[in-house]
Amino acid sequence: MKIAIIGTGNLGLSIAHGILSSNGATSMYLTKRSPGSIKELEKYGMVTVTTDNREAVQKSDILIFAVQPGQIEGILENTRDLLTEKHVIISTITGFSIDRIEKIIGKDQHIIRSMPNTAISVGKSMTCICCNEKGKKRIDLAKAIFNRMGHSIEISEEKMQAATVICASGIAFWMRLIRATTQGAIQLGFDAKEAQELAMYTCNGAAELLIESGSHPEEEIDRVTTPKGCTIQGLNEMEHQGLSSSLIRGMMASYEKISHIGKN
Ligand SMILES: NC(=O)C1=CN([C@@H]2O[C@H](COP(=O)(O)OP(=O)(O)OC[C@H]3O[C@@H](n4cnc5c(N)ncnc54)[C@H](O)[C@@H]3O)[C@@H](O)[C@H]2O)C=CC1
Ligand SMILES: O=C(O)[C@@H]1CCC=N1
Repeated sequence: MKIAIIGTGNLGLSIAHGILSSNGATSMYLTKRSPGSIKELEKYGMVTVTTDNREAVQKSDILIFAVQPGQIEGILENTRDLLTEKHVIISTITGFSIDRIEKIIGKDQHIIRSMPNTAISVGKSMTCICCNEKGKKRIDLAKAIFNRMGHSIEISEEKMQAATVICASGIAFWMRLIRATTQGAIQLGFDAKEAQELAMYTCNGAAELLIESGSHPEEEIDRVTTPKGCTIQGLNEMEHQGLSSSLIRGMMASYEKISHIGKN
């Protein structure tokens, strides 16, 4: 598989690491405006780092666009004459609809819109994808690419903004929860390193429990909360202080903001 990542910034670089560690490509072009910081990736013989998007498009089949929303239009206009039947265009751009992509490069292209997160660098991204009419022929290929680097589901495009909040911004939300748990653990006597270890592995275990068992979070909570015990005491105090409510409100605030990014 010949893959190009157009715009190797935070997300693009995470995708590049995910592809490298899963042996997901035979060749990889990485483009960036100032490529010096990622030039060392050329030590993997199959990686070419360049500023030349046109060369990357010509030499690749799968094109993953990971630039900022304001940059995508110009890049597509500059490369559209090079697009052929072999290309699969995968966009990660927040708020940039398939319709807008089609208006620049035409409907007769395999277009996939995706929303991965930065955990793709360690093969653990939750990625949501959707496609245009022609892209239906390549959606399984896109799923296979993302499933090598985590878990993917196909959704309708109208849910893409919500998926961005839950999955992409979600990494930041969960990080803050892990950090808060770490701070609590330090107050309870652990040093900072141990505290973070306790917090992140417990978080990992909680998610794995649900993934492996298919059970509902409340079922697992019922198994931990001894009547009159310490867990329910802590949990109820957290809820009195608005834990669930503040999370949900934060997600709604993110969604409100992302709707504006989409309009612009
Ligand atoms: N950071 C995240 O967790 C996620 C970001 N996204 C979306 O992915 C996109 C990229 O986000 P980030 O990686 O955070 O942005 P970023 O600003 O870190 O990366 C953008 C990269 O594009 C490069 N670039 C700009 N113009 C270019 C051009 N003409 N040719 C080649 N490269 C060019 C820049 O040099 C930069 O390295 C955005 O649209 C964002 O909404 C989506 C999901 C998650
Ligand atoms: O914060 C943002 O707007 C972008 C989209 C999702 C993750 N980062």
